[in-house]
Amino acid sequence: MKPILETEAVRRLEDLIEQEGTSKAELMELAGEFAASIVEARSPKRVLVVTGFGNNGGDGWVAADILQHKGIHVDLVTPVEPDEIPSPLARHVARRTAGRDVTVIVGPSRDELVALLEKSDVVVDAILGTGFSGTVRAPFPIWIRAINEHASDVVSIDIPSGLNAETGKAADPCVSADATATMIATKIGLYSADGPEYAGEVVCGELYSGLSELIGEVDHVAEFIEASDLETVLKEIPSAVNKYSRGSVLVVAGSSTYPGAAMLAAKAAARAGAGYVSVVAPETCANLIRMALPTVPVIAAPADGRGSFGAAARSMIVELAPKYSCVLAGPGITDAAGCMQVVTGLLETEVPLILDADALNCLARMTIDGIDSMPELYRREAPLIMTPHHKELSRLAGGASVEELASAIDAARTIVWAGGSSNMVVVAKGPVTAAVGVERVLLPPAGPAALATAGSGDVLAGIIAGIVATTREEPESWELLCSYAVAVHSATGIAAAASMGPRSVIATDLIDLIGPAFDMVEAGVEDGLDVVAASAEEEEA
Ligand SMILES: NC(=O)C1=CN([C@@H]2O[C@H](COP(=O)(O)OP(=O)(O)OC[C@H]3O[C@@H](n4cnc5c(N)ncnc54)[C@H](O)[C@@H]3O)[C@@H](O)[C@H]2O)[C@@H](O)CC1
Ligand SMILES: Nc1ncnc2c1ncn2[C@@H]1O[C@H](COP(=O)(O)OP(=O)(O)O)[C@@H](O)[C@H]1O
Ligand SMILES: [K+]
Repeated sequence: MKPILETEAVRRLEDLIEQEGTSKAELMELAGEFAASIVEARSPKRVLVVTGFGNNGGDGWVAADILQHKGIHVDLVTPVEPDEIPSPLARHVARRTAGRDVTVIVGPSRDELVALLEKSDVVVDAILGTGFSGTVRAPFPIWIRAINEHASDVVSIDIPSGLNAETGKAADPCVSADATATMIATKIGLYSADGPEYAGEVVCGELYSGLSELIGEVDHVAEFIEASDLETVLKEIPSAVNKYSRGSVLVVAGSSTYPGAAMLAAKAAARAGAGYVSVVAPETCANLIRMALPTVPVIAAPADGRGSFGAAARSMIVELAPKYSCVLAGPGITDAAGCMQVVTGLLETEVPLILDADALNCLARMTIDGIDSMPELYRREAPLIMTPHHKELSRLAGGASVEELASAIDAARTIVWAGGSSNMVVVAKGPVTAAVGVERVLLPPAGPAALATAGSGDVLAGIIAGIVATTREEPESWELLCSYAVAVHSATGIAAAASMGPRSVIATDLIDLIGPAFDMVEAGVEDGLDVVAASAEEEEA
């Protein structure tokens, strides 16, 4: 796992490194060296380094010096003479570099800058780093727009200039990079909101060899999951099982308006490994679901006048629940009064519970005075997994603003920290999804935007349920198990986009790709696609 830090933690880490004997001046040399190595790998003949006033610019001056030494022609643009650079560390390296062979251009006009950009094979963006916030001040807006319009290949140092390292929100303008060479540890802003779009490929330079010993001493906002972290999460299903002991799921879902959600979730749970899946749905839509899912028993529960669960459904569902390895509740149920009854009843059972979609909206309505006003939530011993998208998460967290990954993590933490046990996980869904547990936040590999399609969340909920149901023993970590399910969902999106085209994926496509997606996760999501394609070709031949 790769830790992701907030700026404050990065600063603290730099202080700790300094205490261990590596000064900030040395770190700047190492940062410049790392950035230069990333630029050199792109084989440029001519490089333009664009610097600002702070230490991010300092990294750029060091990189310029190193690249020039390697025989590459380097031009460097600075807003002020080296002697006038306010940051002492950056001033020092700027004075040194200016005395050597790099061509230094101070405060160029827009036209001069454009001419330089057009002559260069790689442009290094060292204008603003983690010290940036607010709106971009002159002269940088003109510079950044010129870079975006005229540079062919841009490497940003630490973070694209104009991107907020905490929130990932891009200022107008913000450098749009092809690659970002980030220092010491990845910043949350590179994965949140606009970050992925502006940062391009992110490569991290650890800079300090003893980093792994120090990194545990600062707070991690999240851990990025790598393929190797998922290798041993799932155990093989033993041969001596029957359909029940293999793992069973009760899907509490559907209404007359949304019967499809129940079908998607139930089918996904079966494809994700459950040996036995039942659906309990309001009697008004049970027949429809039954016809669509020949392998799934559908139990009809009392309905209200509008085709949602009626109040009498509660006792029936609470009685059924303990017969299954886990219960998934919520897809398509609506937030009618009877559904609130059903959700409360399920919270009182001791069966592993996955709450999705309208079950979360019911919960939000019941905990309007704060999520901790519902003791049933926190008294539970059995696992509770909630899978809100940003809007549902905002409602659950009492209206907190949830717009991107960073604020989603904050909101999810307020929920699990309100008294949750290690059995509670909030899977905060979005372009990047976070599996938030009491102790840590995991970021599984994200899928493509093709996943932003109606019903895709129902499929994820089904995958989680199928995986939870087939887990024989208490997993080492529920958030890691959920991350596995998210990785499988992401892989279905990658595989579906490859076969249907990224514009045409619909949720039902994802379900039939769950099997291959497991193989992709085992092989490392990106490489996995090759494995799946190869085995498909073999089959055809
Ligand atoms: N502190 C350290 O030990 C290390 C820092 N490093 C680099 O240092 C960077 C952080 O350096 P700084 O804290 O000096 O900050 P930055 O260099 O990111 O930016 C600060 C400078 O930008 C200007 N600025 C700030 N907000 C602005 C705005 N809204 N519009 C226009 N200009 C603005 C200010 O003049 C300020 O001097 C990191 O991103 C990284 O690249 C690396 O050298 C590694 C070691
Ligand atoms: N831009 C995106 N890139 C990658 N994944 C996305 C994107 N937008 C949404 N997703 C994923 O798609 C799923 C959508 O879930 P949800 O909003 O609950 O859909 P629904 O309610 O229609 O089933 C989530 O797993 C989410 O992480
Ligand atoms: K930068």
